[in-house]
Amino acid sequence: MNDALIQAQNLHRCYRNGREQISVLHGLSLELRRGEAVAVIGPSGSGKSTLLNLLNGLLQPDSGELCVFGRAYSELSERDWAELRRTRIATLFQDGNLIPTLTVSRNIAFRAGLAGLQAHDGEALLDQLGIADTAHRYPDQLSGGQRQRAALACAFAMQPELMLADEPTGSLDYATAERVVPLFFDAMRERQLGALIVTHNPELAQRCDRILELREGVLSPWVSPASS
Ligand SMILES: Nc1ncnc2c1ncn2[C@@H]1O[C@H](COP(=O)(O)OP(=O)(O)OP(=O)(O)O)[C@@H](O)[C@H]1O
Repeated sequence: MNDALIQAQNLHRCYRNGREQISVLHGLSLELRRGEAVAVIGPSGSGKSTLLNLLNGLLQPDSGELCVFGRAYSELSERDWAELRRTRIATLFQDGNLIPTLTVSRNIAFRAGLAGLQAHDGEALLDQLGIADTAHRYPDQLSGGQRQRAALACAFAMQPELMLADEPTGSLDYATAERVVPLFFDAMRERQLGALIVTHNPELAQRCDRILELREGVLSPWVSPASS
């Protein structure tokens, strides 16, 4: 069985603003397998969010090869991508992407429902994440860190196969991150999830199977300054 979740070869992507053209990714390659966690680090503006959005179908590559779950980009319609985002790919954006008109527990139930599941363990998830008391609150009644954990609960509730996370601990204090990071990896191992995690958190990056650095439009294995 081919257990590659993502295979990208020579991806290019630029943005055009009027006459200005910003080339962000130029020749990026990546493979991510089931059960594997890969951290992506890189300077601000290097294209990390752009990469995540190419991998969840919200942006299109200009050229290059991209396969997700063994299906080529060119075979996937908008509808296919929407289905993948509902059922197999969870994206954790920095702002939490919760639905503002639903309480936290309803956000979880909604997210699970979109994936055709029932969120039986919604309250347990919130409890594990240390935010059981937020179940009946609306997203704008939460702190940044609580919102981030509620978004993580929503992502877990859909039982994805691929998790794309943009700074999943960015709004958490050290102690809370210490509590949440192991849960993230337990869920990953239990479900054989593949995860691509953009992070500046060294503890989170070090727990991943590989650390890649995005610089000048391509990904390369990160070399610790101490070992170079
Ligand atoms: N919609 C857009 N139109 C034009 N330029 C864009 C657009 N989105 C991003 N960019 C530019 O593309 C480059 C990469 O942006 P991106 O958000 O992917 O970087 P990043 O590595 O995620 O940054 P950060 O770490 O600061 O979040 C930046 O120079 C940014 O200004």
